[in-house]
Amino acid sequence: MKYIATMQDVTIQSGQASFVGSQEIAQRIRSARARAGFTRKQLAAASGASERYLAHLEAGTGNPSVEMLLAISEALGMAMAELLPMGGERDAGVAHAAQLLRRAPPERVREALAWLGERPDAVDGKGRRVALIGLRGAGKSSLGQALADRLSVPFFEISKEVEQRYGGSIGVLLEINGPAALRRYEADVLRDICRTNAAAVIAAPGAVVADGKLFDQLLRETWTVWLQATPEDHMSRVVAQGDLRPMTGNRTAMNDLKAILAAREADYARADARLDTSGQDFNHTVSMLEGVVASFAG
Ligand SMILES: Nc1ncnc2c1ncn2[C@@H]1O[C@H](COP(=O)(O)OP(=O)(O)O)[C@@H](O)[C@H]1O
Ligand SMILES: O=C(O)C1=C[C@@H](OP(=O)(O)O)[C@@H](O)[C@H](O)C1
Ligand SMILES: [Mg+2]
Repeated sequence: MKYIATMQDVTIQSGQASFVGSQEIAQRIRSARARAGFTRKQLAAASGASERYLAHLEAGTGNPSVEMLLAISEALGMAMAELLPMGGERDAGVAHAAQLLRRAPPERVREALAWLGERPDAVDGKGRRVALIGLRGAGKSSLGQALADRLSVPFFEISKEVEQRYGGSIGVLLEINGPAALRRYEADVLRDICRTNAAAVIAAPGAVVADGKLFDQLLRETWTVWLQATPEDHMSRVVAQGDLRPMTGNRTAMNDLKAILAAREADYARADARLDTSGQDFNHTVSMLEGVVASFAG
C-alpha cells in the first residue's frame, strides 16, 4: 500500500499516528461530507471505508492510503486532489487563486476568464430557463410548480425525471449503480431538458452543489435562484411533509442541518439571485419569485 506521508513525517500523538497536513485533510473531508449531506454511515457505505476509520480521518488521527482517499473522493463526487492540502497545487499562489475563484460570484469569474483571454459563456445560453436551488424544504418543488403555472411554462423536477428514465427510485439507483451513475443521469436529464425547452422552471436536487460539474452545468444553462429559509423553517417544513429522510435516526438533526447549510452557503451563493422564503405566506413568495425571474428576462 502507498501512503501519502513518508515515515519521517509521521509523529506519534497520544498513541495515534498523525502527519503534516492530516488536519487539513480531515477538515476537507468533514466539509465535503457536510456539503454532500452524507452521514458518516452513508459515506462509509459509498466508499468502502469503515465508519471507525472515517472517524479517525475526520479527527486528523488517521493516515489514509492513496487508494482510500480516491475511494472517498469518488464517493463524494470530487477529484482526489481537492481533499489534499493546497488543493493539489504545488504553487501556493495558484492554490490560493483557485480557492478564491471557487468562492467568487459568477460575474467575477467571468471577468477573470475574460482577463485570461477565455471567452465567457454567452448570457443567452440560459434562455428563459429558471432553476431553483436550496436545501430540502426551501420550496423548490412547490414554488417551482406554482411559478411554472403562472408563467405557463413546463416544470421539471430533475430527481423525478431521473427516476422516470432509470425506471426505479433514486435509492435503488444509488444502491445498485452507485453515486457516479446518479451524477451521469442528472447531467443527461439536465442537458436534455435544456436542449428541448427554451423556457422552463426546473427544481434542482437539493444536493446539486455537491457535484461541481453538474452545478457548473446548471449555472451555465439556466438562471438560478437560491431559495433561502431559516434552519427552523427548513426543519418544520420537511417534518410537516412527514419526510424525515435527511434526519432519520439522527438525534442532532438541527445541528446537522445547520452544518449542511453552512457548508453549502458559499456554493448556493453562486446563484444568479436569491430569495428569502421565510416569514411570509406561500402565495406572496410565488409573487416575489415571479418578480425575481422577471428581472432576468427583462
Ligand atoms: N413561504 C414559503 N415558501 C416556500 N415554501 C413554503 C412557504 N410557506 C410554506 N411553505 C411550504 O413548505 C414546503 C416546501 O417544500 P418543498 O417545495 O417540497 O421544498 P423542496 O422541494 O425545496 O424540498 C411546501 O410544503 C410549502 O407549501
Ligand atoms: O439536500 C440534500 O442533501 C438532499 C435533498 C433531497 O432532495 P430535494 O431537496 O431535491 O428533495 C434528497 O435528495 C436527499 O434527502 C438529500
Ligand atoms: Mg423537492
